[in-house]
Amino acid sequence: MSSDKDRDSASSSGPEIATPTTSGPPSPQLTASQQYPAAPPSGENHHHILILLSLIYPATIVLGSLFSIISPIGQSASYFSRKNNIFNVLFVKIGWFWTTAAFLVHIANLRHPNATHARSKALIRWGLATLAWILVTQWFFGPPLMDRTFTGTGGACRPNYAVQPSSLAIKAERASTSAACKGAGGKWDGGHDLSGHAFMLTHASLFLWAETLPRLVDSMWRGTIGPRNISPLMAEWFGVHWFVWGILGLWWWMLLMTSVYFHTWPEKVSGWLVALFEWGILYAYMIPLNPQARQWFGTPTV
Ligand SMILES: CCCCCCCC/C=C\CCCCCCCC(=O)SCCNC(=O)CCNC(=O)[C@H](O)C(C)(C)COP(=O)(O)O
Ligand SMILES: Nc1ncnc2c1ncn2[C@@H]1O[C@H](COP(=O)(O)O)[C@@H](OP(=O)(O)O)[C@H]1O
Repeated sequence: MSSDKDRDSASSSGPEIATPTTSGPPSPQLTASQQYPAAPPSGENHHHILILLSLIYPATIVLGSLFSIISPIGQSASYFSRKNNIFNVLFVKIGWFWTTAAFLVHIANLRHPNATHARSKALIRWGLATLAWILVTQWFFGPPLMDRTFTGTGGACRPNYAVQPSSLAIKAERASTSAACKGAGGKWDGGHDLSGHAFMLTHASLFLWAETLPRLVDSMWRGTIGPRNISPLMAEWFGVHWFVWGILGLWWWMLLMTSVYFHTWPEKVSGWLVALFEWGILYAYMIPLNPQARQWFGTPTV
């Protein structure tokens, strides 16, 4: 485990907190953030909090799946069991767009002393997360990894000759992606159909947690340990955090709904496992443990 002094300058220089030399009430000349001496949680603590937060997602998949097995409510239809529910269509189906938008709002509001440098490193980390999302769900030198997994495990697009015109049935038979299969009216059938929703919702949530946690912890620390100066705290929440929290909350709920209503156990678990890959390498391993990686990719900051 690295110490804070290892971290690059962009990452370790959070807002500076004055250490008092005397006891008694804080000096009135100091600003609110300077009056309270205890150091804000360090990067190392962020790392531990992040690992704990990441457990929300397997727990959600286990809970939702158990619920669908044992509860009659889990098996009955609800608004959220419909693929065309508004949250699925308007949000999850373009989930990387919303995740990117929340992330951009966050980095636009960075108050790091060298915000331009911190932003450019954050954009590199976003690029890596985007690349992982593209490779798994959109394109991997042809069909994306999730479709290659499906066909590699015996799945195929099955045409329905009884109801499809033969031109479309031939198109379906040749389809190598789930999107092409769906477009040709075929049935994507027989293989391991890794849950794109379990992947995308977990991947996007872990990315947002990793990027925004230092700012979030910093805001909470100021709000609870510092003076109860409600209006700057409110400005911080409504200016910066609301979008990220809204998206994180919605992604969690939609993952729960995917776990209750869609896919088999192994398909949800594989979606979650694949989502850990890029996040685990970058945020759980390289950034906390490798100073060279911190030079290249920076560290999420306030
Ligand atoms: C070292 C630096 C490396 C840099 C690498 C850069 C790589 C970036 C390259 C290009 C970036 C272009 C992409 C920009 C996107 C930014 C804005 C957007 O995100 S627009 C895309 C919106 N689309 C989505 O969000 C689609 C999300 N949905 C899905 O992925 C799927 O519907 C699903 C997986 C959730 C479900 O699949 P389904 O088949 O069951 O429907
Ligand atoms: N939480 C959710 N709400 C609505 N539909 C969901 C859902 N989770 C998964 N689905 C739907 O279940 C199918 C399989 O999802 P995935 O493989 O991405 O996990 C997809 O159907 P469509 O592809 O017909 O839209 C997807 O829209």
